[in-house]
Amino acid sequence: MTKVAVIGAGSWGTALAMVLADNELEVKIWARRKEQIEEINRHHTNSKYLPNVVLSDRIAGHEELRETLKDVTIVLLVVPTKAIRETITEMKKELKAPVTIIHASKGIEPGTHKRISEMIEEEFGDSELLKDVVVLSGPSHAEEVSQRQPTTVTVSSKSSEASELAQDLFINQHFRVYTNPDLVGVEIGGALKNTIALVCGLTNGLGMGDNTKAAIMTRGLAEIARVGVKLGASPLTFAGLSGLGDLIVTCTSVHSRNFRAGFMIGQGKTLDEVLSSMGMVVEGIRTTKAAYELSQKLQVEMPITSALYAVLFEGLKPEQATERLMGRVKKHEVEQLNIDL
Ligand SMILES: NC(=O)c1ccc[n+]([C@@H]2O[C@H](COP(=O)([O-])OP(=O)(O)OC[C@H]3O[C@@H](n4cnc5c(N)ncnc54)[C@H](O)[C@@H]3O)[C@@H](O)[C@H]2O)c1
Ligand SMILES: O=P(O)(O)OC[C@H](O)CO
Repeated sequence: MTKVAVIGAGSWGTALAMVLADNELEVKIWARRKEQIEEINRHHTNSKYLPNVVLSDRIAGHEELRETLKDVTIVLLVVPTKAIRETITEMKKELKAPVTIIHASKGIEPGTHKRISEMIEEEFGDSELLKDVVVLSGPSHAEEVSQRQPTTVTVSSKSSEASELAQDLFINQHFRVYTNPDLVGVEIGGALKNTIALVCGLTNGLGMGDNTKAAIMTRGLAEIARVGVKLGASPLTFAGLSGLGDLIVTCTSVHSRNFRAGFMIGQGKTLDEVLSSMGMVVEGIRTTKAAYELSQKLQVEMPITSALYAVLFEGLKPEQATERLMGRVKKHEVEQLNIDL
């Protein structure tokens, strides 16, 4: 039976482990907390992250990375973006043979502006322990995947063979997996929609309604596509699952951590208060910093992202940010996309 190591036992790592177990794979899941491992192995639950969900007994919890990675050739990496580099550093010490890494995290690193696959490749360097990197992204909240609700995602890699391997590992009757060769577009769409979801939540928290949400989603997608194309992505990817699809789910779902965090900020909570009350990663906060820096570096206009950056990190009041956005100079809608279709 094929064995897969899942590194990161938060809500997404656990839900994806369930998909793999449903596909009759043997899953070894790694978490940092001993009590969490004991709960997974004794009770087949991971109640902090996925309450009321029973896990398959094909999923075994491990505390040691060495044991988790032993005899596996496929690793599913699902830790927050800020933990990617340190996790790879630890993994490298324990790997004995090359692995294909499928990552399912969504973010961009502030400072370097690297995508996750780039960070993984950089950390492996010249080592032969990394075979391929694949990203799995798309509209997929862990809460619904764990209930086996119909869900669709995209996988992408520089290697079409590795994409197809990931597609075959995950696809089933509840979880439909497409391939897309546009690695840059898939990773950029998945990361940047979190910023737009924070803004949607924020405006809802301020009492604004659906017109505003539709405006932010549509113009948000325009600025995601603008920077993505500048980075080499295909514009069509942003109309797909990892672009528009994920934007819709994150900006409209009660499950979205980014939307909920934005909502609380709109209601007047400070960033620190919001983050300490969430208990789960809100990737959009750090990604907003990275995206803002990227827009400055590449000279790409990202007004919504810039407005959120000013609210989060420069003390601009949300009401002032709204005025700033609505008072911008007149524009032509499609030209602003700056996309040569
Ligand atoms: N939750 C979802 O529905 C969902 C869906 C798609 C993508 N994602 C993405 O998956 C990634 C993980 O999200 P999640 O929702 O599972 O997060 P989570 O907050 O539920 O869990 C994060 C996990 O990572 C571990 N972790 C935190 N810091 C760590 C560190 N420094 N080193 C090692 N492990 C660490 C935590 O202990 C926890 O097990 C994020 O990038 C997120 O955007 C989440
Ligand atoms: O709950 P969020 O806001 O972290 O979003 C999770 C996923 O990215 C949705 O596809």
